[in-house]
Amino acid sequence: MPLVAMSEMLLKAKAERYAVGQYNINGLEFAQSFLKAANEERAPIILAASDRLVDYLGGFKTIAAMVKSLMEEMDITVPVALHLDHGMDVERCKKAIDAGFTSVMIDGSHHPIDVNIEITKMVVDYAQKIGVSVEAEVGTVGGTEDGLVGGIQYADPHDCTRIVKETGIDALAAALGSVHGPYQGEPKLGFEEMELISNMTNVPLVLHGGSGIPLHQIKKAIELGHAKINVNTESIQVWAKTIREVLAVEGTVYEPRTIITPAKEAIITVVKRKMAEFNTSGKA
Ligand SMILES: O=C(O)C[C@@H](O)[C@H](O)C(=O)COP(=O)(O)O
Ligand SMILES: [Zn+2]
Repeated sequence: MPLVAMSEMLLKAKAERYAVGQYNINGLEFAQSFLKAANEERAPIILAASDRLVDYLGGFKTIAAMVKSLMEEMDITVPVALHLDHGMDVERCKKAIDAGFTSVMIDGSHHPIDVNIEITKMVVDYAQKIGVSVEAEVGTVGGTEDGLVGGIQYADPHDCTRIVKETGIDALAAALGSVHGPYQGEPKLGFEEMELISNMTNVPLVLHGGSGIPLHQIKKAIELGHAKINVNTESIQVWAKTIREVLAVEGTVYEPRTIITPAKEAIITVVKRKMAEFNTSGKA
């Protein structure tokens, strides 16, 4: 099955009140684990490369080729989108699209809203005529973003409406209290603002910082229009924890396959749990 864009996936998810998970690739074993979980759960899935890691992962073409080959070799029969996460500028979004990514996020959230809209529109004009979907961000997700540690800044509903109407994006990441990386204490999402923005924009919303949010808040975010939830921290935490455990128990082991295979299994377990929580299982 070829890669698909995420626009249709997200419209269906929003209409049927579930959210498609975006899982970030940190290496070959992550991509394998995500695809296996999706196929076994019969769940649509978004595999993402965060722009800050694209060079580390071998570049746009390597990532696209890896995901496409794995889908063929693993006989993946559920819808899969390949997404550029936190795309740093217009040129990098274009490079991802040229390499075969089916979806891109242009993260202009650190610019004034007029500049954010201008660069987002440039990406939309390039992407949508060839069927690639586009996500934009307004406001600031807390924690680490683009390598910078920052505080939460709520998305302005008026800015959200403008960016949707003036650019024609497929999905909007409106920052409303979520945090990248581990939360300090209970997450406090701005549900009143979420409802307002969802009603005003009527576009599928994206929840960044989706790791570590209690299930009742996840359910409410989905009810209020979130159709995509991003997960990275929980995958990399379970990967690191499992590898530490293997090395502690088998102190002299050195073969990568022996060390990494249990970590792959642990990632699959986490992703399958997310698919159940986001109500994505069985939706493919
Ligand atoms: O770490 C990255 O570069 C990707 C993340 O920003 C991703 O977009 C995301 O929102 C993951 O959230 P988390 O798992 O709660 O950290
Ligand atoms: Zn993010």
